[in-house]
Parts: sequence; structure tokens; C-alpha cells
Amino acid sequence: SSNQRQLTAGMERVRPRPRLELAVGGIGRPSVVLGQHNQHNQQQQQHQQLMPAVGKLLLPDDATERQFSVDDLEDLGEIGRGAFGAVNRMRYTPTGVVLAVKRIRSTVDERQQKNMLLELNVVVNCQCEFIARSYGALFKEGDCWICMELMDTSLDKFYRIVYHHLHEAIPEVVIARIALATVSALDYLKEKLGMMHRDVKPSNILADRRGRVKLCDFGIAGKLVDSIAKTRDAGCRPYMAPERIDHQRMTEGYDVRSDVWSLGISLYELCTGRFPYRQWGTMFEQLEQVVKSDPPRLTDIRYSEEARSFANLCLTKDVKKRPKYRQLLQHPFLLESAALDADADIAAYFCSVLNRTPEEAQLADLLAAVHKVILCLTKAAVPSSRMADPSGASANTAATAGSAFVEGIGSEVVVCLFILLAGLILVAAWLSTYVPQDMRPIAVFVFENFGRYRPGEQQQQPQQVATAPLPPAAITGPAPIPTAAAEAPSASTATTETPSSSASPSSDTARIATPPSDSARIATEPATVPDAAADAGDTTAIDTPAAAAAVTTDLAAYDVDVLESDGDLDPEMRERVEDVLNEYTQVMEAKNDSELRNRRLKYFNCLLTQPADSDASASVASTSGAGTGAAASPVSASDTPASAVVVGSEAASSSILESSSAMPSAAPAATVDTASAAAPTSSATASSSRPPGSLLLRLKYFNDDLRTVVALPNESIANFKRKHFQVEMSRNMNIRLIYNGRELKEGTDCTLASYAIPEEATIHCLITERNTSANEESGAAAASGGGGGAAEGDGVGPLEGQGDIGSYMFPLFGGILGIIWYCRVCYKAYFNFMSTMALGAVTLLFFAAFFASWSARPPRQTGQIHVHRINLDAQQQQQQQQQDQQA
Ligand SMILES: Nc1ncnc2c1ncn2[C@@H]1O[C@H](COP(=O)(O)OP(=O)(O)OP(=O)(O)O)[C@@H](O)[C@H]1O
Repeated sequence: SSNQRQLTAGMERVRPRPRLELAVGGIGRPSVVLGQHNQHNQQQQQHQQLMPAVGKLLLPDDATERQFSVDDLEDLGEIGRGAFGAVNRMRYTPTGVVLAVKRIRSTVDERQQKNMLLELNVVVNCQCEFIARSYGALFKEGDCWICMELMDTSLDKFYRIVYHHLHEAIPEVVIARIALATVSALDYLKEKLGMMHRDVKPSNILADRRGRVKLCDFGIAGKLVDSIAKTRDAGCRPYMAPERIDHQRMTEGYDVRSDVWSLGISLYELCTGRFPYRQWGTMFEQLEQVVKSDPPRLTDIRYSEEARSFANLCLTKDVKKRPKYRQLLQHPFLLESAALDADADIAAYFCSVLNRTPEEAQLADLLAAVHKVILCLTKAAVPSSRMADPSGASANTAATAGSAFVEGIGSEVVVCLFILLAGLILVAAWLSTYVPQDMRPIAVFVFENFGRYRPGEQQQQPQQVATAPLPPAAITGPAPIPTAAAEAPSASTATTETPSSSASPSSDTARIATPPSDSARIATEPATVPDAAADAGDTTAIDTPAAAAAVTTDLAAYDVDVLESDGDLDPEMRERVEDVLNEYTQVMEAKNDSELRNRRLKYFNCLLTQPADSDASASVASTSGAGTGAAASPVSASDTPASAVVVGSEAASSSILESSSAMPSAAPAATVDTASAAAPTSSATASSSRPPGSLLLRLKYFNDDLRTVVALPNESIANFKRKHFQVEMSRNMNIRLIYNGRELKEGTDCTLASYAIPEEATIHCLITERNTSANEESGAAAASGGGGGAAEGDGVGPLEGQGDIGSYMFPLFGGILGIIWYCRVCYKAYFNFMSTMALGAVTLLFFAAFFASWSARPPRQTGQIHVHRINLDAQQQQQQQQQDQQA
């Protein structure tokens, strides 16, 4: 702060204030103004005498000097700021040449100004390829403006990009080039101009994209540094040699070898990316470090022995033993560099670093921030005894070597931390599959996206369900559309009895009643085919013409529509859903097509019973006011549907045929709810007991020859509205029914019930690919084994099962690779070429495997199948017309 005061005082002393300049015209205090003005003019004259080059500009392409003033310079913005002023990019407007203009505040006394200008006068004319050219200088309001050759960057900025943003190290060949250029420039200064620099540091070494490295700021700043060496701000780094700081040594004086020390410090910084001394404490304490502690030692194994010995030679504390420039120029490190024709390489390297896009820089900054946090953690994790303090009293070779070691340890700690974190995330994700449904989305996201789903679904319990295969006989001819359904006064019977010609009580239908397999097919429909059901012995009894008629009738009564759900359902999926529905129709129409029948059609079907109607409880008969009543009336346990609409596969037909009369008492209670059990044998009674508007939603599915009915617990309409059913189909089209946060399993905790639902019902379902051959196998295994473990890919439903370790592999390997790459970026030096290539190859393999598996993964999408009723009035009218015509 005292320095700042000093600087400010100096500026005020020299600079005329604008207010005072105005006073020349008679305003203000003339005496003061004139006094200051005179003083300024005097200084200008002095400058002109001391430095003939002032006000003249000698540009590289010009043969003669030009007179120039501040008006000829157009400011293009600040490049940087130093202790004594700012450096701006400026265009010399007459020629358009862009220059770097260093504006040194006139804060020094007369004597120092004299020295500065004299030296500037000398260096303006110096010709050395390693010294940034000065083209001329001028004074403005006491400030000295020095026009210099514009370079692309200074090495302080450069090494920060390399180490702190890119997390790389400057290659040795570049370090050698920098050392060579700096020593050559210093040597030139001394030999040709009889000067020393006095302020060698990375910010005074400039570089450009052409690979040129140049020293700047010589002579001028050097004088200033001398004068305020002991009063500099604590933030400034002490590049000064010990003999310049230590009074006792100062008595012996110092020479160019002080600049050699500064060069050593600069090289250390460029090789390690950090200043060798501690940066905290007062300036005095920092300087004390330099004087009292052992000199820093470059031990970084990234650099060759020559490089290290060169830097360490420059950092010889005893000035007498420290080499001079000539000696340094003979050092193998510089000799090798001089012999190398690596200009192109160096230019390319500077370009590669300086041409990073802003996005890359931003990303690099982000990484740097993360890196910093991790390093802090690392430092906290590593015992302090192991942390080297290269700048402290104990700073010696071993300690500095320890520093590199600690960085290595750091990387290990980082790896451990990351692995721990990755493990925790995995465990959390795994555990989250057991948390309530509401909290599962995260787990779903994680596992769905990493292919956790496997072929095979929740196993059915063979002992709980019928496993009779579908005999070919079960599928009969196409079901005629019943027209009598609407006419039937007793709706429930009318629906199924309509095509009386085909309603023969076949053996198929007789099988319905056969317990226990049929028990799974819980009878819910009111007396649709009671006769058939009575002697049904096989589940395939569903395919009686009567049943088919009922189904088709019901289908005809409803319009099945597939809607997009929040944009989820893409056209492809939509098509697939439509396929399912079409296929259903096909099944209905081609009952005798054994090929079709043998296909494992496993879609869900839902039965939406129509509201009971006083006139007609048959499916198509009851139409008006259906939904409204339903919405208002909770369903009692005795509710049974009046009729049904089936959307889905052939399974639907069975459900239609499962009449309440066929609902045997032998049916296991587990699979039959109270409603069903209590359902009256008379369909008429059943339908009438059902509140108007109530609908039955029943889901059932086939698993090969395994037939199961999944039904829903009884709930009120309010609950139904609130909680959606979620139907999921896996790859092999098995269905999982999620309701109220848990999976419903047939025959266990599910009971059959009817629901009072509104006219329209939306079933959220997830439809996956049809059977693949693999799925067929797994499905078969599931059917036969009844339990198939997770390892076989069976029996594991989505979000369930603990096996399937393969699912974790992607995130696990991905995480580990990420960690390794991170470490590779942070600690590049520890990875040699081969390990980098190996890592790259493994990464590529990983990604290839990942994408292969990803692309092979069956599409899974959620969508909605929206089932809603069509205008039954219109249909009734149509039927009426038909009847009229017939009549
Ligand atoms: N000729 C130049 N071309 C391009 N950039 C330059 C040039 N000269 C200086 N700079 C930039 O301007 C910044 C400020 O330079 P300046 O010499 O004023 O301060 P410094 O060297 O950083 O510190 P100090 O004032 O202590 O010497 C430098 O860090 C450098 O990045």
C-alpha cells in the first residue's frame, strides 16, 4: 500500500489534471495551472534531449523513422497489466500495423526517468531475434508509451493454459527453445548493449504462433524493480536472486548471474506449472524464503536429466558458483536445442495451445475447477508428513521429489474416491429398485438406459394357473358379428347367444369349468356362455363361435384408438400397437388358422364392460349415459359387468367366455375375488346388480399355453382415477401389472373385481418388441422351469431381481474408464505412450460393445392405449336399419 501511495503521489505530481488544464483559459487557479503546465513542458523537453527516439517510430518495414503522436494510435484493447502500467493492443493508423503499446506510469523520480529513457534509447535500436522489438516511444501526460512488436502471448499466461486448463505439461523441446532464446537474449543484452535485464520472469518472455520466443521489458522495468524491490506488493512473486535481496550479499554487488537465477525460477515454473516458493505471507516473508531456504530443485521426471540439471544449475544459490551466459550456452541442454530444427514443431505446439476454442477453454476451466476441488480433497487425504514443501526450510531434493510423489499419491486417492463414489451410486441405484414405486423413476432411468431389462418376465406359478395348451380345435371359424346383441332384452345372455348357429356347446367351452386351471380364468362376465362354460374342459373353449361373436360384437361397439401419449409414442411404436390390434382382429377372424394360433400372442387385453342398462345389459345394447353413472358410483363387491369390450389378443375371448355361471366354486380363492365369488349365476341378476356405468377392467395374458388372469383389487372410482394402472409388457410380451405402486401377481394378491370407471379408460402400457427367437427360448424356459433365475434372463421382471450383474457392467466400466481418463488428463506425465494407446483401445472396445448392445436392445417405450367408446347410438341405429332391411 505504501508503494501504491508512492505511485499515486508520483502520478499526481507529474500529471496535469484536466480541471487545471481548463484553468489555463482563466478559470481556476492560474498560478497552480501554469506551474504544473510548465513542469510538464520542462519534462517533455528533458525527454526529447535524453532520448532522441521519443516521438519517432521505426516500423519493421519502413526504411526511415516516422514522427508519430498519440493521435496516430487507435486503441484496440488491453492485453495485460503489470506493476507499472498496462499493455494495450493499438493500431498505428497511418499504416495499419498493430503494435503492443506499454504505457508506463511516470511514477519514478527524475534520476530514474533519465536512466529509463537512456536505456530505452539504446534498446529501441537493438536487433536481436530473441528480443521483442521496440519501435519507438512517446510521452503522454508524463506517462511513457513504448511501442513494441506484438506477440501472441507471454509465457506466464501460456503455462497457465497448459497446466491449469489443459492439464498437460510443456514439452521439453519447447522448454529448451525458451531457455535458449532467453539466454541468447540476455547474452545479447550483456555483450552488445552492456545491460542486464533485472526482471527475467515468464511474463516478460513472449511467444507467438510462429514459434518465436522473445524477451521483453529489459532495462526499463529492471530499473524500477531495483528501486522498489523491497516495497513490492505481497502478491508479486520474488524472482529476484538471493544476493539481490540479502543486504549482506548486496554489499558484494550483483551481476548478470542474478538474471540467471531468475531464469532458473522461470524455468522451474514453466516445467512444473507452479511457482517454487510459497505464495502466502508478507512480501518480506517471501523474500526471506529465497534467502534462507535451500534453492528449489527441478526433479520432475517428465524432463530429461539435462533439462533438470540446466534449471538446477541456474538455481545455484551461491552466486559465485552460478554459471554465466556463455557457460550456460555450452550446456548440453541448450546445445541440443540449438542443433534441433524444431521450429515447425514448436510453432505447431504454440498454435495447438493458443488456438483452443472458447468452448474448449470453458470445458477446460470446468475441469480445472473440479480438478482443484479434488486436489484439495487429495491434500486433505494425504497425511501432512507426506506432503512435500519444496519451498519451506525443509525444501530439498528429496522433498521436491516427494512433491511429485504426492501428486502420484493424489491421483491414487482420486481414483479411490471416484471408485467409491461410483460404487455408492450403483448401490444406491440398486437399492432404489426396492423403494416405493413413486421413487423409482431414477432407478428406472438408470437401469432402463443400461439394458437392465432382460428377456423373460415375472414367472407365472404353474401350480396356480392353467397350463393347458391351446388345441387347434379351440380356434374355430371367424366370429360373425352378432346383430342380436343389441336387441336382446337380457343383455348378458344376448351377447353370447346371438350367433346361435355357432353356439354349440362344444368340448372347448366345456373346458372352461375345469378346475383348477380354469380357476385362474376368473369368471367375471355375466352369463355369457353359461352352457358352454358348464362343460368346458379347456381354456380354449373361448373360441366358441358364441364367444367370438360376443367379442367381436363388443369390439364393434367400441372404437379402439391408439393415441400418442405426451409425444412418447413415436410413429413406429404407434404402428406396432396398431399391429397388435390388427392381429387381434385377425385372430378373431381366423380362428382356424393354426399358424396364427401357434404364435405366442401375448398382448394384454382389457375388458371394459359397458354400463348396465335397465333395458339391455348386453354389451352393445347398453349405451347411453354409461360413463356418467359409473363415475359417480363406486363399485360394490358384487358388481359384475354387464358386458365387455375386449381389446387385445385371443385371450380376450376367453375372458368373455368366463361366465359367472361358469365361475366354479372350485376356483381357488386366491384367484377369485369376492365379487366373482359372489357373482350370481344369473347373468341378468348380475347385470342388474351392477351399477350403471360401471365397467370392468380386467387384464389377462397368455404365456404360451399358460393362461392367467390378472385382475384388480376393488377400488372406488376416485381411487381409480387417481391411480393409474400401469401395464408393462416385456420383450416376450408378457405383462406386468403395476397398480398402486406394486406389482400385481395373478393368483396371489390379486382379486378380481369390477370397477366403476368412466366411459373412457386409459391404460398406460409399455409395449415392447414381439418375440424374438431368444425370447422364445427364454419364454419356453420360463414356462417349463417355472422359476428361471435371473442369470438365465427369466423370472426377472423390470426393476426386480438381484442378478443380472451384466447390467451393472456398463455403468461400472464406464465409470472406471472415466476415472482413468480423468487421471490421465490430470496427470498426463504418468501415462506413457503405450499406456495411453492401451487405454484408448480399451475405451474404444467399451464403446463398441456398448453401442452394439444398445442397438440390439429392444425398443421400449411407454405409450397409451386409449380405449374409448364410439357412438353406440349410431351403431344401434345402423343395426336397427339392418334389421329393418332384413324384415
Ligand atoms: N509485446 C507484447 N506482445 C504481447 N503481449 C504483451 C507484450 N508485452 C506485454 N504483453 C502482455 O502484457 C502483460 C503485462 O505486461 P507488463 O510488462 O506490463 O507486466 P508484467 O511483465 O506482467 O509485470 P511487471 O510489470 O511486473 O513486469 C504481460 O503479461 C503480457 O502478457
